[in-house]
Amino acid sequence: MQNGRGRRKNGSLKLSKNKSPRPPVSQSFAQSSDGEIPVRPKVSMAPVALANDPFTHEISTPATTTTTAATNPLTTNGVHTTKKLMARKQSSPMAPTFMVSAPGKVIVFGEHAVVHGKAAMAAAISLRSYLLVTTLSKSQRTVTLNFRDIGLDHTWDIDELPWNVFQQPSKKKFYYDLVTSLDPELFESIQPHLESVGKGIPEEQRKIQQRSASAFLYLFLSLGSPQSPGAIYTLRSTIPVSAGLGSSATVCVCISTALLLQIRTLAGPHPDQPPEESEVQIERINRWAFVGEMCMHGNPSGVDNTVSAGGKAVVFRRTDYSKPPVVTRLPNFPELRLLLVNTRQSRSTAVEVAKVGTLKKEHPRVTETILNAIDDVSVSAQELVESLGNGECSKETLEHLGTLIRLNHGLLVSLGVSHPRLERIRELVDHANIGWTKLTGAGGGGCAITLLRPDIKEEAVRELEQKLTDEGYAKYETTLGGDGVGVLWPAVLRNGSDEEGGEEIDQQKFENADGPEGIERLVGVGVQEKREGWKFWKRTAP
Ligand SMILES: Nc1ncnc2c1ncn2[C@@H]1O[C@H](COP(=O)(O)OP(=O)(O)OP(=O)(O)O)[C@@H](O)[C@H]1O
Ligand SMILES: C[C@@](O)(CCO)CC(=O)[O-]
Repeated sequence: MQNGRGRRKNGSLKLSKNKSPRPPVSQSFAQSSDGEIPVRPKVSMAPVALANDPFTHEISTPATTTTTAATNPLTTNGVHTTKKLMARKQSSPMAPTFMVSAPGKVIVFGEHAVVHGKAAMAAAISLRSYLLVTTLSKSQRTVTLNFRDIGLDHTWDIDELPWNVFQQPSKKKFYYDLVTSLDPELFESIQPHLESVGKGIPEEQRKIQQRSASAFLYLFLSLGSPQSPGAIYTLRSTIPVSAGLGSSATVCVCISTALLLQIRTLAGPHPDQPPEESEVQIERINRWAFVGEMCMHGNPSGVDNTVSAGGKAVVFRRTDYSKPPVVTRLPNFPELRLLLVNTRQSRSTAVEVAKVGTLKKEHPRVTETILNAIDDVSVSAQELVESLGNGECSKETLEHLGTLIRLNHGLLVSLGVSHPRLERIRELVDHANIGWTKLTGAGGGGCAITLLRPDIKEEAVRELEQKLTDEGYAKYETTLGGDGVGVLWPAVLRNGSDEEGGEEIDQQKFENADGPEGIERLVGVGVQEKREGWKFWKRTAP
């Protein structure tokens, strides 16, 4: 059970209120302006001199040719960059160690249905994944994945990877491309390089490692080049793996961001970055994270990576897989008091999604009816949230949302994606009559959310929590609606320590951090909102 600073004492989830002036209630931000690039910049990870700041790295990009102002980081910093250019020339050829971080999510309404073109409502949570990137010296031609939570520690020789397959002119993708399906030939070409991953460990665990490794290799080979610098990618997360909180998407968002930063195709994040420009960067990260998600579990809707990349609370719908989804922000998402409970029953999203696919094939009419009913629930919830002027929630509104939660869960049960351990949570909550419960994420185990009634006694909540603990459930404490992907470049933080110039986060410190609490104490963002050093691309103007 976590208990980091800045969390609610009562252990519930809370959606941070948008303190800034609110943008229009509903705003679609799915379309990026990537299509405006007239010339395809040559993307290469050639070891050119990288300065100590990726946010201006654009000025030392010999591999980048002319692009438009809207998408070209080269043109975003004007006069300011000239000075940096002079300094840059003397800089080390190695990038400093840096870190990226991405949040998990809860799906409040619409999981599974969203895979079939229906709407889903989801919000970022303050549990996050953290990826530390350590660049190796020029002579070290290897890439290492050190993914601590799943015991993956594997090194590949860069020169032995199937660059020839990925770099065929007909296959080569560019960093701004919209890739909506995996190329079977490319996917096939990485399989031999996955064979030695997790050799000798139990098959189940090996698959988990291979899934993550496949997402990394596909992205590395798509975005990198044979000249890519050697690096160690160390990942740790405060999100439980395979529990419905979008852990795989956070891994993909972190990898995508790290690789795009390494090839210097992202502008910012910086505090005065125009929201439209931030939007382009988030979308670029999101597109490649989606490709990683496809490697992880076949048929993702893209809602998890979208929330993880951009943060906040949104309604997501993708009707045509060859186009970007429609994403509607919910700046008025209310402060909800939610309990987030983990069954500790791990499962695979791919398996649960496939179950619904099979049901749809075998019972098309009835399954479509259920999926449409879930869509109606999500749309109804969206209308309700959008009608809330200031995010305040009356008793009636809460009850309305509660009923929708109950309905949504019932529909998911009929799709066959619940689990006795999830039903037990619902039973205990219903028995105490203190709220409305639904599974969140893919189900089949994983997590449930309970919206607590407004007038319940604290004692009743404590009693329920005790029962859940006694029966082996875990409770997570988090806030909803925080920032999306963030960057700490270089990996230096002021943790209230006396270390001059801040505390440098190196491989060893990161590896030694003790559990989720230790990670948050060392590098945590989200729970501690004003963490000096971390920067985020913001979707809305401050
Ligand atoms: N912390 C992590 N480190 C490395 N790989 C991870 C981590 N968390 C998740 N993964 C990868 O993602 C896979 C889990 O993805 P899955 O989609 O089943 O779960 P989830 O993302 O937690 O749930 P959901 O998609 O329902 O929100 C794992 O098998 C593993 O390959
Ligand atoms: C089950 C699902 O709807 C949500 C997983 O978090 C799958 C997806 O949207 O990709």
